[in-house]
Amino acid sequence: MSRSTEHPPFPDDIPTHPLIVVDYARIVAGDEAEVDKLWDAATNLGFWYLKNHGVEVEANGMFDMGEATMALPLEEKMKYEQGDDGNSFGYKARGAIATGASGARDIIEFINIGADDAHAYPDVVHRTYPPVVQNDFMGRVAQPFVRKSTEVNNVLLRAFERRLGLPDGALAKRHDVRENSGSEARVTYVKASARGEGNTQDAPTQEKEKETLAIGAHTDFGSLSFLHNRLGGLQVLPPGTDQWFYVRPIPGHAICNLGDAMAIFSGGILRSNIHRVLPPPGAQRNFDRWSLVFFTRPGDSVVLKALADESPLIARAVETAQRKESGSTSPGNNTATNLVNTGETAGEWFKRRIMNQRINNRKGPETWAASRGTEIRV
Ligand SMILES: O=C(O)CCC(=O)C(=O)O
Ligand SMILES: [Fe+2]
Repeated sequence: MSRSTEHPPFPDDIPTHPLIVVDYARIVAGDEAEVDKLWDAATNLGFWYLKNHGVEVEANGMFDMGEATMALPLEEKMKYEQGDDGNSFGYKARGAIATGASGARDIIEFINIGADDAHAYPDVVHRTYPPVVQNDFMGRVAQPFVRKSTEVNNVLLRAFERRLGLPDGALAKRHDVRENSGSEARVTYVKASARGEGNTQDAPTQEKEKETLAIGAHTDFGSLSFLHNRLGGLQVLPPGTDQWFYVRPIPGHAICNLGDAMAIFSGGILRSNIHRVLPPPGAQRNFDRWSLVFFTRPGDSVVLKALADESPLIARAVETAQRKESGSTSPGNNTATNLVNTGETAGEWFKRRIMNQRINNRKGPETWAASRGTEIRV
């Protein structure tokens, strides 16, 4: 079953979390009321719908790229596997990463194309991809998709830069495409028949039907994620609750969310929210699930720390977070103080998170803990 053919609608009888709808065309036009909406979404849930983004055609081409990749024999795909050294680019086999502390395996496959490789095509920056991707899709599809998605994310970064009171270019220079980065385009695939695989140890006890997780609970590693999905499965854990809610896919609406880098740069003003992926719900359950994400991540050498020296607003947020923490009894590892300056570059942060998710690197629950980002912030 192809991702673009008919599938049942997202069910009406399951709890969903409404996201704020942001009109990209209005953001481009400088409409401050629209930026207010973006700011509201970014500082509260950290997720929003983005309409009128203009990347729909390129996104469809990327889904075709994903289908062509996943149709290859496993043996062929494995030649391009991301491996266990903390590299993200390439193919990720089903079951290769943990979905939680107990070491349950994921049931999702994906192909990650480095933005640097797409920009530089036909030159190679990080690696090559399967010949069908390299020859039929890199230049015609991946490159324009990555260019347009980068532009959309840059416009959003510019709006955040202004609202955060940062000097012009403070975020832009940390996302300069002339520097190598972990930015990448990802097509994910959950085969309908894969849902019985893996195990359910990390699935929530609150749900009557124990589910295998496609992707375990996580925050995104970079700055901004720009997601195109068709079937349900994505869930968010809204702040201050312990209930997971589905996010309903809406045609023509991408789903955007902030990652750890923006939470850290902003001293916690912007939210990198926990989310996870389940197999599709309701009548969609017997259908293959495809999604496409473009992740914008800072340049590899950029230090992940709060930009307090560049913005009084961020400086105040840092002070407040540290004051709150000094009154807390269980500060844990990833304290507000540690996150003010993680001591890691974006490249190191990314590598550590990827490497410690890999099942082959797992020693015990501590490996999962080592893969965490801002999830375990106090
Ligand atoms: O497939 C989705 O809906 C979300 C994927 C995701 O969260 C990720 O790849 O980080
Ligand atoms: Fe994610």
